Amino acid sequence: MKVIGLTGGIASGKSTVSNILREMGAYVIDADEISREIIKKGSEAWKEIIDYYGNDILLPDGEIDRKKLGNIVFADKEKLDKLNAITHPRIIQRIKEIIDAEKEKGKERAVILDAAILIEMGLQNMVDEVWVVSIDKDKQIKRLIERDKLSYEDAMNRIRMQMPLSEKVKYADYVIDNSKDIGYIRKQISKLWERVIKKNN
Ligand SMILES: CC(C)(COP(=O)(O)OP(=O)(O)OC[C@H]1O[C@@H](n2cnc3c(N)ncnc32)[C@H](O)[C@@H]1O)[C@@H](O)C(=O)NCCC(=O)NCCS
Ligand SMILES: Nc1ncnc2c1ncn2[C@@H]1O[C@H](COP(=O)(O)OP(=O)(O)OP(=O)(O)O)[C@@H](O)[C@H]1O
Repeated sequence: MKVIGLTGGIASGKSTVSNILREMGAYVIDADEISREIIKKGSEAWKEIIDYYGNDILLPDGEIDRKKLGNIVFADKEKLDKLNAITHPRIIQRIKEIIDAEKEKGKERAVILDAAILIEMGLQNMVDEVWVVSIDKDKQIKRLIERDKLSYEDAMNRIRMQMPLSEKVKYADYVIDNSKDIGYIRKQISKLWERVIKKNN
């Protein structure tokens, strides 16, 4: 079973690519979804986050207010580093468990690991191939502002907290260009997926 790391900057189109790959039959691990799971109310990470950021970070139901926490950490590198220190070891552990379980089942031809900060987290060592979704800065900003209803400044803060695309592509086995329409991206993914399937048969 091949493990493919799918990465790229925020709002570059990784979820769009993952959804197309799912349609084509891929099994996708979504690192954002795992990061949501591991900070659920009552978890160890939840406790550590409250210890550091205070009770103000909670919603009335006791869950972490992710929007509020995002606004804090994406504006302050030190605070983001602290959140990373709390969450990353747990996210990595959970990803390892899922990959091992899939390998044991031996059912999947390939597993896609969708993670915006795959390289920053050192996860490139856990995958067989790295696919990077590429997008020019102006389109990335526009799509991020539209999708998350952010100000220009907040969007830029989020982008600045990630490794630049020019660095990420150095780790890439394949670069997927998402600067055109969905049909264009679909064509590129079809080719990559066919190659994965053929190699595994
Ligand atoms: C800051 C948090 C609370 C914001 O939550 P929110 O629901 O608003 O956003 P979501 O989790 O869907 O992330 C959206 C995007 O932000 C970017 N992002 C998230 N965490 C980080 C980070 N630590 N560093 C840089 N970019 C990040 C990614 O591009 C991600 O796809 C949340 O992102 C979080 O807990 N981050 C720390 C864990 C982490 O690193 N997750 C990313 C794994 S790839
Ligand atoms: N080729 C495209 N043309 C137009 N819009 C697109 C295209 N690809 C993606 N989008 C839109 O851009 C936004 C960002 O895409 P997406 O959510 O897939 O990014 P992402 O990389 O998964 O983001 P994140 O890092 O936050 O998880 C979404 O609103 C999506 O619908």
